[in-house]
Amino acid sequence: MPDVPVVKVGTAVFGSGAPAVVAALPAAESAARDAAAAGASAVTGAGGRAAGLPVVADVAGPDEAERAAAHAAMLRLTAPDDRLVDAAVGTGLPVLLARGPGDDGGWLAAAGRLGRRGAAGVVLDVPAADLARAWSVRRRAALPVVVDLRRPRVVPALAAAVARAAFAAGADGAVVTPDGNAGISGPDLPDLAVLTVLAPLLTSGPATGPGLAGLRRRLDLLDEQIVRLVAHRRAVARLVGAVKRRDRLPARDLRREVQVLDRAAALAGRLDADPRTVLAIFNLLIDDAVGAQRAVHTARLPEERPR
Ligand SMILES: O=C(O)C(=O)C[C@]1(C(=O)O)C=C[C@@H](O)C=C1
Repeated sequence: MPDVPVVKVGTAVFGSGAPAVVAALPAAESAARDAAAAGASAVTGAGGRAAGLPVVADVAGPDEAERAAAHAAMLRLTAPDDRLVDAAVGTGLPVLLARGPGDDGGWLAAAGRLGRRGAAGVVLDVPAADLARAWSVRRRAALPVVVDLRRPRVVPALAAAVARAAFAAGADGAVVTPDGNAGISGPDLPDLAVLTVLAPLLTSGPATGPGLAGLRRRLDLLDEQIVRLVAHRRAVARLVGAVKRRDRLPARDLRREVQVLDRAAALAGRLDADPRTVLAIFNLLIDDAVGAQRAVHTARLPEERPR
């Protein structure tokens, strides 16, 4: 089993090497907040808007597309006809395109139509039943793919395995249904996958997106995740420090630091982050790790404490 970050949603654990998780949620704002804290990149249901998260709206007809455009950041369409394709493109919103009852041909043709008519972005929504084909669909359409664990509904006990399989099969993300009763608890949060595939599409939404307060709430949620990740990194650095102490190695390893910084800068380039900002942050993180390790180096082990 590869060592991948884990996202816990409800009772299900998602080993997610993939960059995007869309949580499909009821309208409740608190559920949307939990999903946001767990790293969901978007939610379905109006609660997402109140929680400052982008909303993916299920849309069945042209009128609905127009109405949804007032609050949604992305539309989810199933087997759209030409009129719905035009209406969706007219909203200026990106589209999550689900496969209808027909074969792949109609589905991919609709994706092509959306692209040609100028959709802001198209992501294919593959049913969990078809996850083994995620990669071939992705290659054929040259579009990002998310696997929908609601079609058919994957029971929570199997969701982790199915999500891992989806990502191993080449999916870029998953649509998940959290258990309505189980919240997403604090200790799970540091293990988030970073969410990016949908993010650029979602931020290119219409002028009618959330206002200043909503966007600040989104920033608050991101800031909370950042602080949790900083704490988590420090905790892992302490473990590294304990291993080094056991093996009598110095706290600093300059070659490794160069690798860490190079990797962060390369990732920043790929994700449209500013490499200078990312490098400044990572230099601080490495200093923080060294400080945490030195504390481990100088701390006495419990059995060494005077009785
Ligand atoms: O990888 C290690 O050896 C670490 O101690 C972690 C870390 C880091 O923060 O990434 C910190 C200090 C070392 O100089 C190199 C890297």
